[in-house]
Amino acid sequence: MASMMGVLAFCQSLLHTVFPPELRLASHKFFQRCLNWFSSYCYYDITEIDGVNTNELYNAVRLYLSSSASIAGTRVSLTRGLNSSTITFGVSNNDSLVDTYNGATVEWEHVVTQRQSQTFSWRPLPEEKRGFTLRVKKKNRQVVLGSYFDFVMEKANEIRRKNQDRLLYTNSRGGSSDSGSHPWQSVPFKHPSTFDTLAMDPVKKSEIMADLLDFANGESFYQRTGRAWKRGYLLYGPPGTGKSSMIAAMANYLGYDIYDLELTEVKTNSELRKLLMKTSSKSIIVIEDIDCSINLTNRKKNSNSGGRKNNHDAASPAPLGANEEDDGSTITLSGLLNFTDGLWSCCGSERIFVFTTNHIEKLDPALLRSGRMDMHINMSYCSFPAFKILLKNYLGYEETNLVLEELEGVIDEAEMTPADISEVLIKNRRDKSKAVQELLEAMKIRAEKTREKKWLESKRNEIEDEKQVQEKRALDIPQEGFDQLEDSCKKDDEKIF
Ligand SMILES: Nc1ncnc2c1ncn2[C@@H]1O[C@H](COP(=O)(O)OP(=O)(O)OP(=O)(O)O)[C@@H](O)[C@H]1O
Ligand SMILES: [Mg+2]
Repeated sequence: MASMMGVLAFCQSLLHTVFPPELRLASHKFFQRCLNWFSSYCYYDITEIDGVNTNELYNAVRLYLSSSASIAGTRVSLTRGLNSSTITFGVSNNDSLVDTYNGATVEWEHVVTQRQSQTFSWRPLPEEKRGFTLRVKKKNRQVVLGSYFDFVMEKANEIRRKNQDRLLYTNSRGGSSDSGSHPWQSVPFKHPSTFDTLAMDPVKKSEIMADLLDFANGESFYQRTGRAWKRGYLLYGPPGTGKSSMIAAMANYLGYDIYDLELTEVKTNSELRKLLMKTSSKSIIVIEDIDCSINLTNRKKNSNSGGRKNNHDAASPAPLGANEEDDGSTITLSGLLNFTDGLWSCCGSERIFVFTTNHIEKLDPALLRSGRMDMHINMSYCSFPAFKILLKNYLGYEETNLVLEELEGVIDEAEMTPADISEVLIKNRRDKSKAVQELLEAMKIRAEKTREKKWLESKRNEIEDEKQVQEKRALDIPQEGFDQLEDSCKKDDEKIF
C-alpha cells in the first residue's frame, strides 16, 4: 500500500511539471482523489472561521489540546488569558501531536497559512488562516464521529472553567427594577479557602467532599431518577466556625461561581424568581444568615391556609406575608422555598444552594424539613482533629508533644471557635512554642468559664424543676380536697337511699 501511495505521489509531482498551468488544478484534484481512495486515513478540517462566524469547535479543540495531559508534541506555545491566573499550552503553528481515545490513535495538526487576499467581509478577518486537521484511521471513523468530538467539547468546557478565575456575584443593587437585565454584578473571586485549609473533623470533611463530587458527576443519576440537578446545604453554628470559609472551599473545589444573594435587597417573590433565572449553571447560590435576612419566623397566629400551596408543613402555619404573596408585593418563606424547591428552581441545572445561620433553632420547620436542604452541616467549636489542621496551616506543626496532649484534654471544654484559635496562632506565628503555650492558657481559662457556666445552668434548671414540682403540688391539693368531698357525698347518698 505504501509503495502504491509513493508511486501516486511521484506521478502527481511529475505531471505537475508536465501539465500546463490551467490543467494543473484538475490533475491535482484527480490525484488527490486517488490518494484518498488508497489511503487508510480520513481527514477532518476544523477551521477557525466558519464563513464569518467563529467556529466553536476550533476553540474547543485548541483548549482541549492545551491541557498539559494531552500534550505530547515537542514544541508548544504558551498563553495566558485576560482574567486568568493560569498559563495554557497550545500546539505551535504547523506542528502536530498525537492523541489516543478509546484505543484509537488520532493526530491533530495545527495548520496556519497566510490569508491570500482580503476578501470583502463585514467583519475584519485575521491575517492568518488557522485550522486544525484531524487525521484518523478509516476504521476508527465511527469512534471519532460518535463520541470523540463530544468528549473534546466537554473537556474544553472543563478546562475553560478551571482556567478562569471564579466569579462572585452579588445582587446588592436590588433585583430587577433599577439594574435592568443585569441584576447581578460580579467581581473575580479569589478566596484562598480550600478543603485542605478548612479546620473540621476529617471524617465529616471527606463526607462533604464526596457528596459534592457525587453531585457534580451525577448528571445521569439525576436524569435517571427524575430529580432536578441541584443540592441544598444548610450550614449552621456559632460565628467564626468557618461557614463562609466552607462555601469558598466548595466553590474552589468544584470550580463553581458564587451568587451571594442579599435577600434584604429583594423586595418581592417575583424579583427573587428573576434573580434565580439569571444565574448560570455550575454555581453556588448562597443566602448567608438566613434567620436575619428575612422575617421567616414570625407567623400568622390564626392561619388556616396551612396546605401545600405555600410549600408549608401542614402543621406549621403560614409565615407573615403569606396573603401579600398573592399580589407579589412582598417576599415570603414560601417564595423562598419555591426559589430553592419549586418548579422555578429547575430552570437551570447543576446548582447548589447554601444557607447559613448562627441560630438553627430560629428557622422555620418548613425550611428544615427533610428533603428540603439535603445536608445539614453543623460547624461547631474547634475539635482536636480540626485544631491539628490549624496548627499545620499556621505553624507548619505536625508532631505531637506533651503540650498538645494537654491541649487535647481541654479543647472540647474550652468551646473555642477556629476563628478564636486562628487569632492566637497568627499573633504568635513566629514563635511556635509561645503560640501553643498561649493557646493552652487561653483554653484553660475558657474551659473553666464553660464549667462555671454549665454548673450555673444546671443549678438554674434544678431550681426551675423544683419550682414546677411545687406549683403542681399546689394545684393538686385542691383537687385532693375536692376528691375527698365527693367521696363523703357519695357515702351520705348511700345512707339516705
Ligand atoms: N473551620 C475553619 N477552618 C479554618 N479557618 C477558619 C475556620 N473557621 C473560621 N476560620 C477562620 O476564621 C475566619 C472567620 O471564619 P468564617 O467567616 O468562615 O466564619 P463564619 O462561620 O462564616 O462566621 P459568621 O457566622 O460570623 O459568618 C476565617 O477568615 C478563617 O480564617
Ligand atoms: Mg460567615
